[in-house]
Amino acid sequence: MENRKIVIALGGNALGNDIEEQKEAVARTAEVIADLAQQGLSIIVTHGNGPQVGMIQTAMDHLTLVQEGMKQVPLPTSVAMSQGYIGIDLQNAIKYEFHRRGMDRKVSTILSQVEVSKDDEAFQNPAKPIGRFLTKEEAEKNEAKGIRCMEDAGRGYRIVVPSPMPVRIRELETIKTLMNAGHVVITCGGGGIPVVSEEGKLTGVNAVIDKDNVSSLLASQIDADYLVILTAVEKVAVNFGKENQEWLSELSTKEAREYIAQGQFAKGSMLPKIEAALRFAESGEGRKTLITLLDKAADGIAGKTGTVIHA
Ligand SMILES: Nc1ncnc2c1ncn2[C@@H]1O[C@H](COP(=O)(O)OP(=O)(O)O)[C@@H](O)[C@H]1O
Ligand SMILES: NC(=O)OP(=O)(O)O
Repeated sequence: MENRKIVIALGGNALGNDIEEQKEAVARTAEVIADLAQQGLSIIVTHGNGPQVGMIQTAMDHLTLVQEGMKQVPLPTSVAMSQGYIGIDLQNAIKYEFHRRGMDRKVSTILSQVEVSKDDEAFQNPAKPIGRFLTKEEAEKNEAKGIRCMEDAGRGYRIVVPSPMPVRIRELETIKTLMNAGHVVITCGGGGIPVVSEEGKLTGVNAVIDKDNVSSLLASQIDADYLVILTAVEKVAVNFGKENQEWLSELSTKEAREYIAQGQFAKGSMLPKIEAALRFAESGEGRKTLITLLDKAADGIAGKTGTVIHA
């Protein structure tokens, strides 16, 4: 097997908008992953969970309202549920695609806990959008009940929760062992189950970690060659959505910092991806991030499209 290691971070469009759509979307995602596996790459797959964890939390909140005396389900429990059902759909779809192509490659899903600092300022500033898009009126009703909402990159309003930086991936050794044994490993879903560690005891905390941030940490800790962030745009742009929009094929860390200072990347969408790419590029020599569409992943890795962020 070729020795190149990649971490693939799957965005919302790789998973669809609901449980039914997810089954269809992961079949296409599995084809893309199988194409890359056929090139002999070692692959770790991470994925988002913003819409899904919001849906689970809403369903659970509804249940606690109708069942008297039932305690509210903690957010890290909902993150764990999202890892489970998204992971198993992805795992089964990839396994089936390998089977269809006669490929002998194992696939595993590892539920993963990710340590954060209890002093992270993000706990005072909820900024991670979860759940469905809301109207302004719905957002105002939530705010009146103490549920924080924010405008999400011009696309409507969403509930926001704290999103601290990932510090330590607790299952790192298990992930490495399986990857070295040739498994495609699905892990750190939804950014990982957020926990704090105190005297050896892990306790879930009320947060959703950004999947691009945890993917960057994971990529640097497994010494990956490439972090591949698959999202809804083929390339990163400057002046995005404006008349003078310009698509970028390459972005040095120096240029990325300048563009961040100019406010070129929207908070809560493209900015965390660029910041994650910057941290990965600066964590070791030759580490590159590719940002592109799901369907363009193989072309992007071959240098034909996408935006590559490098030192
Ligand atoms: N400068 C930019 N270049 C390209 N896309 C941008 C830019 N700023 C904001 N975006 C938006 O960021 C989106 C990707 O973020 P998001 O939808 O949060 O990703 P995910 O695929 O992880 O769910 C793109 O679809 C695009 O609408
Ligand atoms: N946890 C996370 O970053 O999810 P999204 O990518 O769906 O926002």
